Amino acid sequence: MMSNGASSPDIIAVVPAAGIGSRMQSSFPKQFLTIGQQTILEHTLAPLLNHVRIRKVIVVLGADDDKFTGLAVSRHPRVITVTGGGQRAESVMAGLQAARGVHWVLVHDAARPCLHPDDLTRLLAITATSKVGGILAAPVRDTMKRAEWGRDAVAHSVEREGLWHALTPQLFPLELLRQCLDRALREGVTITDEASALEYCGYHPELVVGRSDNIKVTRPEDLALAAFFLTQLHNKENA
Ligand SMILES: Nc1ccn([C@@H]2O[C@H](COP(=O)(O)OP(=O)(O)OP(=O)(O)O)[C@@H](O)[C@H]2O)c(=O)n1
Ligand SMILES: C[C@](O)(CO)[C@H](O)COP(=O)(O)O
Repeated sequence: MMSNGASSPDIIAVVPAAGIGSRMQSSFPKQFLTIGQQTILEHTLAPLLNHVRIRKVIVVLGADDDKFTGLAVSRHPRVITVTGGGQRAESVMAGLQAARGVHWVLVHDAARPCLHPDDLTRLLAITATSKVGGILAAPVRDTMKRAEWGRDAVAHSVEREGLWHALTPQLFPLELLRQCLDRALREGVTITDEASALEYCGYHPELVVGRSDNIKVTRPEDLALAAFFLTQLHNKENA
């Protein structure tokens, strides 16, 4: 019997991988750039497919994607694909619409390949105590500044106590997330992570401390950093 009382894989993971990676300035979507012998997407999928509680992984692809089927992981028995939309939130919704038969759903960016298995396990543990769900997050360590509107000059500092970087995975009851995301999309609210949709509907997701090396590969300089973190992670796993 698992720690939360679950006796079988009880969570579906949705991996939004339909972005174009414009900030990466690469000739093809960043999730298909390689680090070592695998693409970023394959690195991202590995801890999810290796976790005993993840029943299925729904990979959300761009309508014109022609790369995923070339990866062996596309033939994994617990991987299915759906087509995403123009915004990340629309891609996530497409994934949610294909999820069935579980109470909990996890959403994890395809662009976050350095997720540590221990962080995943710590996040999933909240299913035993939380009814709303929660997110991996890292407390801010730098002094934070708010810029003056329209110019790169300091307007004022922002109190960093209680300020967190939202990471992924983010874990929520499937129906609750579906309802909140649907309402936010219908009402035209800007949603950049799943927690924002729940907050918009009045909920307060839990913050679960996550490693700050769980970076989102966004800009060119992030690739070398992700490669370093992945080397550290794999050395630790093989130690
Ligand atoms: N319409 C979209 C936009 C983004 N994503 C996914 O959401 C994750 C986080 O988004 P981001 O880092 O912003 O990726 P991109 O949108 O591809 O990057 P950019 O904003 O630089 O174009 C990525 O895994 C991306 O593939 C998605 O599935 N569908
Ligand atoms: C979901 C996320 O990774 C949490 O920090 C982030 O909001 C994604 O933002 P992006 O602009 O879609 O990369």
